[in-house]
Amino acid sequence: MIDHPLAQAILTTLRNRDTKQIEFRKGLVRLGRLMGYEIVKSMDIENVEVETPLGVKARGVRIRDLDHVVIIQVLRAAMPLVEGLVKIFANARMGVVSARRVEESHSPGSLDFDIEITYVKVPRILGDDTLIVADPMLATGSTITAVLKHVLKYGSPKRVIIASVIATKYGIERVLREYPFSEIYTVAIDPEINERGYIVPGLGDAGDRAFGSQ
Ligand SMILES: O=P(O)(O)OC[C@H]1O[C@H](OP(=O)(O)OP(=O)(O)O)[C@H](O)[C@@H]1O
Ligand SMILES: O=c1cc[nH]c(=O)[nH]1
Ligand SMILES: [Mg+2]
Repeated sequence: MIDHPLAQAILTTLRNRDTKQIEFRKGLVRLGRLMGYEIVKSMDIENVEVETPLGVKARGVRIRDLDHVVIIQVLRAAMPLVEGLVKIFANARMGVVSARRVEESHSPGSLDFDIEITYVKVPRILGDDTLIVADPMLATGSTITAVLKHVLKYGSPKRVIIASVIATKYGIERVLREYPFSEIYTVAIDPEINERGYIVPGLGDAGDRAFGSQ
């Protein structure tokens, strides 16, 4: 969990029902950038030496994995989050998956949703890639597990990272049961999922709030 005070403060703004669309969208962008910093902290560092314009050697570092990143954005709520992530992973290759929870067929007795995937465009994934699948809400895990099933057909990455803003214990356990090698980054783990599949206390419908469609 990302407990950086700035990430927690931004999340608090996102949770607030009075936060308007533009501020909400900007908050997701800022969280994407912070999440990028956190992910970089987990990457291996190589010590290198460079020569400065003074003709003197200086010790520094290189993060080789920075150049081997594939980011998948799950439409639609991930778009602002990815805008922030690419500020950190500027050389990332990018994929898009359009996924929708089929709310019409959701029965109140079950937590999980059917997921309609209508578009998948993913670059080839190589063995030394870090795959980052961005989706701000990890509620029942129905979306992320359906997305991973499609995306992992494009190759086997070195790491699979899920970048979310709010997750639930139920969703995390489901993802880790189906994809035990995945690593979940999140800013909060909320206690409940209501009968309509919303995270409680949550922040509402991330897609609707970011794109002004409620
Ligand atoms: O873990 P889950 O229970 O699957 O829920 C999470 C998904 O729900 C939302 O998508 P939605 O279908 O509302 O699409 P949207 O992003 O276009 O609003 C959200 O953006 C996630 O993708
Ligand atoms: O609370 C939730 C759950 C899924 N998707 C959202 O946007 N919000
Ligand atoms: Mg939605």
